[in-house]
Amino acid sequence: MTRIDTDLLVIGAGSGGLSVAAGAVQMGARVVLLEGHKMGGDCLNYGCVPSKALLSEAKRAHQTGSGNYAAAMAHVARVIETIAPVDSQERFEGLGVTVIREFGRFVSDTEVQAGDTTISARRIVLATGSSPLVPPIPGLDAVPHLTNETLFDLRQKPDHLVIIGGGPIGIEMAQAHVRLGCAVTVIEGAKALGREDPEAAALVLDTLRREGVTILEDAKAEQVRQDGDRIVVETSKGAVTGSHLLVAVGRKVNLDRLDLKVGNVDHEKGVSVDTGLRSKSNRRVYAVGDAAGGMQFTHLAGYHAGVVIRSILFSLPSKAKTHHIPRVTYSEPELAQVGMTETEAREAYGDRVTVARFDYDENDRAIATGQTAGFAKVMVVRGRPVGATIVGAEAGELIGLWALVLANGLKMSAVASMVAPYPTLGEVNKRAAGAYFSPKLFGNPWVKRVVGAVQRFLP
Ligand SMILES: Cc1cc2nc3c(=O)[nH]c(=O)nc-3n(C[C@H](O)[C@H](O)[C@H](O)COP(=O)(O)OP(=O)(O)OC[C@H]3O[C@@H](n4cnc5c(N)ncnc54)[C@H](O)[C@@H]3O)c2cc1C
Ligand SMILES: NC(=O)c1ccc[n+]([C@@H]2O[C@H](COP(=O)([O-])OP(=O)(O)OC[C@H]3O[C@@H](n4cnc5c(N)ncnc54)[C@H](O)[C@@H]3O)[C@@H](O)[C@H]2O)c1
Repeated sequence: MTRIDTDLLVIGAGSGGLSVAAGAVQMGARVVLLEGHKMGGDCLNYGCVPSKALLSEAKRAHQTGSGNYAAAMAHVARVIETIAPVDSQERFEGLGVTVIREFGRFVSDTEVQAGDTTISARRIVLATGSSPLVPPIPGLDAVPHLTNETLFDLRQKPDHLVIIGGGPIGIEMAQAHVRLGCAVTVIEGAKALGREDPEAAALVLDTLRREGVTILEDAKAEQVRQDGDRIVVETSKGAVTGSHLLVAVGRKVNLDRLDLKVGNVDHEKGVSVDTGLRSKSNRRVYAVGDAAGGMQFTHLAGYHAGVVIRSILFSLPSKAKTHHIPRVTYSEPELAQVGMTETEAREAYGDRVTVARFDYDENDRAIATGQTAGFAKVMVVRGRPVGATIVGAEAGELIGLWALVLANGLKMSAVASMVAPYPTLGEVNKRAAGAYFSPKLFGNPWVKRVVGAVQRFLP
């Protein structure tokens, strides 16, 4: 039995845990990092990286009209392998972190057991992430089904992929697979991409349908059974039969192995934390990323890391905010959101909201490159944006500007005064800001009167 005393113990080496460990050790803290499975966590091994690598191969297949499923999946594996060294045990040990490849569990409110090591820490950060939620649909446990943890191991192309869940995982994987030559059916119990602006979501869903994806909405999966070599999903809108089944109905936070009760750490959906991401019941403990029970994004986990480092290392007040965290569904067209959607803004601010909009089909670069489907909408209250929605080519890149605006409380005038290079898709953002000011300038009789008066007096 080994004993280690440390300043900071980080449990989980995914996006959140790695960022905390790297930041803290480089600022002088003694850091122990536990990982019971793969270094890099979900994002590298089963999430963002493989899904975006597969989407990129699928796009190529769509453009060239020829795709090879096994080759696309081999590309996915190569991309993971290329990025893996950045998240590796060797790199973190090189930074000075003590890495222990074991699952950890509390044995007291200040100590964690990992294999035959007991770690006693001043502060503990839970960064244990989440796993695919497998819902209690009758018959599902008796039928072979894929999740994001097994999908990328496939090498043989599914003949017909049935996906339960029309959230970001379901929609991204539906487009990737239809473009790689599979028949695809999405079964969604409510509305597909239901969290998103309905008009933006419709643009994405219409594109998928045109490419051949069948999307059933308001069709809850109620029962699953095997019929020979086919899988049958009974839904409220009839039966769907396919060769493979992907379950993508949300996530379950990984807390089971931690013995949280022994650590006096309360939890509900995730660890119960205050606005500083600190456990409400055990003040030595923090939670970041998916384990904190809120939104689930890699960039959010990275942001959380900064918040807890400030609090743990410098004992400074630190709060995690959410209003400036963007999200992107990497379909084609991409759908990006930061802050409130139009519906949310109208609910919160009523008539005080102005929606400024600019469509891609008026952007010269979009016309030149044949990417005219899409729009940007900015929700503005008293001159300051409270949210932005962009759907269209490179929406994920374009939303960065509005993320900056929201994070810093900037005004629409800051974006309107920016000079964007011509011709770029980025001009969509500037023109959306212009659309906010145009009625104020061009439709305003006072402006016309002032201009008229000035012109009369000019020599
Ligand atoms: C298919 C898919 C696609 C996604 N695409 C995107 C995307 O494009 N962009 C985006 O921002 N987000 C995306 N996400 C979400 C993103 O992957 C997660 O939000 C992110 O990985 C969360 O990071 P984390 O550090 O909280 O957890 P994780 O990355 O899951 O890491 C947690 C780690 O903790 C380990 N662990 C768990 N319990 C213990 C224990 N008791 N002891 C030791 N180790 C433990 C796990 O093995 C794991 O390695 C996607 C997710 C999925 C599933
Ligand atoms: N591009 C990205 O950033 C990205 C990509 C993928 C995943 N993620 C992250 O992973 C999380 C999980 O994604 P997800 O798509 O699994 O979950 P989700 O919760 O976003 O969507 C799941 C969908 O499944 C539906 N559903 C649930 N039970 C059902 C049933 N029995 N029958 C039919 N439909 C049912 C829900 O109505 C919902 O629309 C996301 O919230 C996101 O944070 C992010």
